[in-house]
Amino acid sequence: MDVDIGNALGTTPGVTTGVLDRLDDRVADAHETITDGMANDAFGYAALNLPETADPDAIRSAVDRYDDPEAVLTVGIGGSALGAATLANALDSEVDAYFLDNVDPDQARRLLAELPLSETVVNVVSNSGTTAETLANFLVVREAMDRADVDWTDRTFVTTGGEGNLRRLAEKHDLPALDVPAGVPGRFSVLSTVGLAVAALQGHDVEAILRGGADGRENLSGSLYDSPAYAYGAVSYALARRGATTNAMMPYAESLETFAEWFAQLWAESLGKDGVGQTPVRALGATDQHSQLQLYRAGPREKLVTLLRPRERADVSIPETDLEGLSYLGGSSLGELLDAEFEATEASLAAAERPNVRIEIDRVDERSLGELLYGMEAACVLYGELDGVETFTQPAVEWGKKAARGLLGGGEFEEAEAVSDKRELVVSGGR
Ligand SMILES: O=P(O)(O)OC[C@H]1O[C@H](O)[C@H](O)[C@@H](O)[C@@H]1O
Repeated sequence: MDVDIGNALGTTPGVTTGVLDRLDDRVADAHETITDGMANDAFGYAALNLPETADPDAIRSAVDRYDDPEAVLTVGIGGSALGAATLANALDSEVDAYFLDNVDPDQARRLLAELPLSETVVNVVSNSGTTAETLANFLVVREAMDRADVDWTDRTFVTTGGEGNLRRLAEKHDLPALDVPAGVPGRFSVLSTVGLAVAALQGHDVEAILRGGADGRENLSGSLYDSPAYAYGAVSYALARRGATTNAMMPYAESLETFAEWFAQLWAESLGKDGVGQTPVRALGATDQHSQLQLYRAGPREKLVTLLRPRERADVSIPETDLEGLSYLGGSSLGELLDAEFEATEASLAAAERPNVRIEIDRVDERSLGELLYGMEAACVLYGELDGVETFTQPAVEWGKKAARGLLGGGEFEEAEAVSDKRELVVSGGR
């Protein structure tokens, strides 16, 4: 993975080479904190050891019992779905991967009608084992399997940490259970059982994913100039501190669209604390050139645009045409056109002095994805150290979770009155 931060310098007042040179001393200190945390397998930092500590054989032997499934359905949300979905949507497989994360009844009904339930493996994933959306969705899936006369206990395994409700459910029904390793928060768990079990079921090269992560780990060093991940983390931090409080992640590859979703959770939940942070926005090149780019180039100057692309891809040539004005396309390819669009966007942002960073991976394959995912996690951890926030917790999310449970009668929540006391200002229409 290469990260080019050249177009981020000089665009935002105060973000210059000199500023980065000075920041590099703090990067060295932060790197020391990070490596200490990793050496002690401390909470959160343990995730950066996953390329070495994950056990692909154990993952494979847990899923090998399912012979030739047509599909795998992951029931999980947030960090328990987005990593696996990123890999599944980036890599081709004959085993279809589905994700039930939201508790939208229409979505659940549609998905259950579409799934070949008797040929589907169900993977229920919750790090805490207590997330209401996941447990509710699983109860719905389980009932659908009963109705279809499918023995759900034969086709379901769970992935969980700790001793939550999901663990108890697995024990009660004797379901196979994979552990989420201790000290690994959900949004940093893609290189563990959480992200890799689905990849193994889909026949992907799990070792290569971890090899990519290991390459990313080897690239961490005490200087941002020697470490692509730290270069990205440090420049994003420097820009956010000086006003670029939005980060538009814009992959130029449909297969990486879910990666931008995974990145959004990583960046938002890890760094949005104590009144600081950088709001992640999901974009897709070239599609969003025709939708969002106007704003990125000419709107408020509070944005960093991260342009991401694979250096190589299988291409499709554009047929020759004698249509007037279109001959320049003939003989070229869709990949060449996409690359030209990428470079044009980069140049157009730079010409308007809008900060942008280029990230390139070799290609969309297991190794490069492992390296990219690891690199963004390390970038995020470094950013969190520089900004002095608690990268690995998400207390603000917990409030809403407890309030929802309280409203359903699922537990005491002392601030519940605040929930029912909400202000109303309803403007109705259409009668
Ligand atoms: O894996 P679970 O414990 O079910 O958690 C799923 C998600 O729940 C919460 O919303 C947290 O903020 C997320 O970080 C987490 O990924």
